[in-house]
Amino acid sequence: MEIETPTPVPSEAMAPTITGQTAKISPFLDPGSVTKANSLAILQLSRDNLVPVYLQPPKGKHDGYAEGAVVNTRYGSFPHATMINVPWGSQIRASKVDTGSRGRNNKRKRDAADEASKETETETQEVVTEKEQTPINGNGEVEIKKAVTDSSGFIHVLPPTPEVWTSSLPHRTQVVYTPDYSYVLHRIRARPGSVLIEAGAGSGSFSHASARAVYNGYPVDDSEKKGKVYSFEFHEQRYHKMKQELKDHHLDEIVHLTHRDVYNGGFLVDGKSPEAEAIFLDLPAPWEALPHISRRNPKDPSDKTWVSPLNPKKSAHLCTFSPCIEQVTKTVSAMRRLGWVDIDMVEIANRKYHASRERVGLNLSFDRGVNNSARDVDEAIARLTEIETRFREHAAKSRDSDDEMDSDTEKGPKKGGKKNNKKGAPQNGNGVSDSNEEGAAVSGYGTAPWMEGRLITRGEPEIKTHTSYLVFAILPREWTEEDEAAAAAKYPVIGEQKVIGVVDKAARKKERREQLQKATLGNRKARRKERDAQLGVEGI
Ligand SMILES: C[S@@+](CC[C@H](N)C(=O)[O-])C[C@H]1O[C@@H](n2cnc3c(N)ncnc32)[C@H](O)[C@@H]1O
Repeated sequence: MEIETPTPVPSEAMAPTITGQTAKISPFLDPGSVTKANSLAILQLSRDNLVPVYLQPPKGKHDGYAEGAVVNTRYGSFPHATMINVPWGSQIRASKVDTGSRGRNNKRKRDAADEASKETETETQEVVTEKEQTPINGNGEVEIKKAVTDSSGFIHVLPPTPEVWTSSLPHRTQVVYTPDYSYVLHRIRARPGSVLIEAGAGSGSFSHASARAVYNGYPVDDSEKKGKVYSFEFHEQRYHKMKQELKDHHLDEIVHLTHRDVYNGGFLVDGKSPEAEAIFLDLPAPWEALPHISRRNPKDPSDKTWVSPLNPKKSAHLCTFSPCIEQVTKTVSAMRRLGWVDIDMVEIANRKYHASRERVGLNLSFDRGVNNSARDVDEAIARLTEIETRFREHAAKSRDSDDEMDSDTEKGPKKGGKKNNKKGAPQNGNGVSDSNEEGAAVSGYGTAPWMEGRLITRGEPEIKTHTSYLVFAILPREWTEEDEAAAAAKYPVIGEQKVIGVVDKAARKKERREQLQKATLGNRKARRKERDAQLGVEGI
């Protein structure tokens, strides 16, 4: 789907960026089935350790590595070339990398810098480095050294999603995490085709999640209405970083970012209304932004020049995100004054559950996580019976050999010494045999190891996840005489003579009485007809 894949600028470790890309589909929306060069990938080093990386195509020596660009981790070195064109989710083994002159060059640079700082003269010190040459093969193609697998470890390469991006993004502010934003997006009814306002953009965690929620295709031209996020951020540096990130992730056509203080400037874009129906405010003082999200000028409702950022044909669903209750109180007061209804507050107390299989049994191996006690009463009794039988056999054998010894002593010492008493004696404190054969026979290798044992879940001991209070509210659409007339024309009421479901108590009683009377009269008529028929007077 990508149209163009120009050369990326080498990325910084913490805030990877590439420039000059005009490719259309974002990897967050459609990553394809395999990893691609010049595209974002998330490297999972361990469960909660995720690193975003732009995979760079092989372009000869890079930063002293003969294998091209390399990601160095505590689990080993991973050349980008080993991670390109593999199915998403693949396990990537570490490689032995050839640093060539890298170590030497770096040392020279360091030494030269030390020297320069020692010297007083202003003369520029020239640092001698070996010029990195890009090897080209006979076909004119760039050559890189083929990576050799190392046993130091492995990682997994994951496609970018808002969830993994939230866990790996370069933090510039406090971010909204997945448990909160999934609930918020559901409550403000963000769905494909929605128009959403977000302020402030911060680190872009919510922006990525909302972009995916509203996405229903890229607009072909400005007149085409597609799902869109209008995002606002007043911190200049954060605004520029986020702008670049959206471009790199090919989300800039879905998320329109504006550099603005929304308390003063409001939410119009180029003087026009975004016509939003969902709003998310992650601001220190949401009540200062609320007057701008009105249908009419709050200071002068008759002001005809007022342009509302809301869609006049739909109710607006709003959520504000505030860490302390004082902010909530102020926000709720402002909402009430401005006509918002259905106001309610929610706190998400997310709790992680650890799921694992508990393997319990006397005959299991001594692996980590195995509980070597009896699985049930039957197993305990069977094992005790076995031990007792062995014990009895052992005692009987000992008696026999004592008798033999006694008779041998009488006859003189026997050749060959003591009998090898291998069989029968329990080998450890639990009465479990250490024998490999027995272990193999009973440890259930017929079942896949990950399916062994009972499935158990364990909750986190305490909930320590207060992030913020979420305040939700709805601003209904305005309903005019014209709207009523249009609705009546569209849904005409034909043949309805009376109101369905009378609410007045007296009228309800009267109606019931009439119904009863009718029923009694009907019954009386039916009974008379029956009697007449029996008497044979019918039709006379
Ligand atoms: C907590 S951060 C938002 C984090 C973001 N929701 C995320 O998930 O990454 C709050 C942001 O609001 C911005 N901000 C604060 N006051 C603002 C204002 N008046 N107008 C626009 N942005 C504002 C701050 O610069 C900051 O980046």
